[in-house]
Amino acid sequence: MERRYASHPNEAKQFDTERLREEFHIPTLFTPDKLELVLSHEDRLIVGGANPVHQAVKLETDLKELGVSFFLERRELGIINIGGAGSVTVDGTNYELENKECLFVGMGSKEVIFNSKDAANPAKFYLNSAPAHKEFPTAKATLADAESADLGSITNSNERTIYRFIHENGIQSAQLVMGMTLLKPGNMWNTMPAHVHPRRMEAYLYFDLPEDAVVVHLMGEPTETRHIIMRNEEAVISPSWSVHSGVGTSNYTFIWGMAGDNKIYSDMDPVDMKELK
Ligand SMILES: O=C(O)C(=O)C[C@H](O)C(=O)CO
Ligand SMILES: [Zn+2]
Repeated sequence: MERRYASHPNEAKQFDTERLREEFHIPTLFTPDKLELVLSHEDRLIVGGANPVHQAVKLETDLKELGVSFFLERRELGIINIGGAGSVTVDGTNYELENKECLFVGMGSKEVIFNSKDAANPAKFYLNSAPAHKEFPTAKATLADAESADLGSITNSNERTIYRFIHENGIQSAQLVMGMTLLKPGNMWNTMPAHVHPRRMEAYLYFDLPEDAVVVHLMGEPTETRHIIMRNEEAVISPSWSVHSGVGTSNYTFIWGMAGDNKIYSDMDPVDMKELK
């Protein structure tokens, strides 16, 4: 498992493109028949991907990094499938996950196995795992089950629907909050006006983006923004002091996951448009 350290805004604002990408950008999450994991020391969120094609992929890692005897001994896991149909087996119970469906796996689950239905259109399971102190039941949610909100407008090029899967009023967790935002066709901006939430870090996965398209992702303190160019199926870590907003050269979807002090989705500090630099 790759490790990323936590960062200080005064240090991060000195970073050049290469260093910014080394610290915050996660380029490789879906490698056939392999589990990809990045442990961020920002609230110890693990960002990962499982892409079973010809064989099952198991949730496992170097346990010394986590100091436990199995992966979810002191952790919980959010899974969203962004690929073809697949299934996740949790301690012998099978959960079918279609595209854009979510499964939460509670602390204490010993064995998690990822499978695809069709090797020609394999599942791609995006993973966020946060430390947990309490066990919550494993639960699945479809887009129809999720609490949703329509935000933005076509005139601001940010008309979108936010689906909340794991949150205060949805699937219960110890601290993980997770959901997905679908931009309406012709809309390119997410999360603008921007916000920060010093109580929680956040990670974004951008997907459903054409191969030659990019998202210009903004990060940094509101008066010290930097950009990271994102391509399809790449993730980016946002420390709690950083804005996280982006504009695409094409339409896209993104998954957001958060860990920190509370699970209140609406607990955000909006950034005044006049403050941004
Ligand atoms: O489109 C949006 O706006 C979002 O999806 C925002 C994220 O959910 C977020 O940053 C939550 O804190
Ligand atoms: Zn946010």
